[in-house]
Amino acid sequence: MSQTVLQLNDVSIFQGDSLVLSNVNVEVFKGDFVYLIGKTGTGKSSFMKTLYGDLPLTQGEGSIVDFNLRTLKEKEIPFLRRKLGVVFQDFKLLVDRNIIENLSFVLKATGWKNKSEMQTRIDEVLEKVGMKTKGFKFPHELSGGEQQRVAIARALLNDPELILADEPTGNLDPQTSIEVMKVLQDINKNGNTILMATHDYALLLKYPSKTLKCDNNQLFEVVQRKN
Ligand SMILES: Nc1ncnc2c1ncn2[C@@H]1O[C@H](COP(=O)(O)OP(=O)(O)OP(=O)(O)O)[C@@H](O)[C@H]1O
Repeated sequence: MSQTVLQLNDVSIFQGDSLVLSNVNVEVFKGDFVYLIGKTGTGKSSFMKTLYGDLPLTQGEGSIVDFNLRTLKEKEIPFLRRKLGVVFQDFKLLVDRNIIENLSFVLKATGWKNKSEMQTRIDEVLEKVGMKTKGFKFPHELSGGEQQRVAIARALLNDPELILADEPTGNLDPQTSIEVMKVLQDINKNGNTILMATHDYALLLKYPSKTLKCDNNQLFEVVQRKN
């Protein structure tokens, strides 16, 4: 039987008093690659924020990697984030330290202590994204695509049960977007579950997969036409 990593039932999502999405019903299974699409302002980021605990779930029922979003307490959020890998459009690397230090910062913050285990884990995740030789570079010494690979490596550090990627190719040119997408596809083939918000229809056509669409305050699954 497939393992459910995310389930939302009759969820409504609000920004302040305004309703962004209503009656959302979603289930994501272990190993899925799911796109989240929709025009600007239709609620993709609000949806993602609800999933990583940045926007409280006030209506409906939601569970993600065994956390109940409806009853999630502020102090539980760091524990939820440890089971999620979050990737953002603007990479969010720490600019004052090199790549290895960026990654070891996250490991230390999530309780790792043994230096050689940390080094091994950092090597493993950098290898997965093809960045093993660039660990001593600072973020500003890397291209956008390379910075996003590092951000993906960072998301993988604690072996997350679900990766949430909010417009991960939004700042990249088309060719670089495809390269970053290949990294995400490889990671998915190796068993990681990924939910990715995107505007990039070219990627959807090149790498078709289950697709959810936000439109008109609703979220529904898009049935893809086969050519
Ligand atoms: N912090 C906020 N406070 C109030 N309203 C907000 C906030 N963030 C977003 N909104 C509103 O919520 C709605 C959904 O925005 P959201 O950012 O989720 O859309 P999106 O689909 O991610 O858009 P984009 O593709 O441009 O990132 C919009 O009407 C937006 O103006």
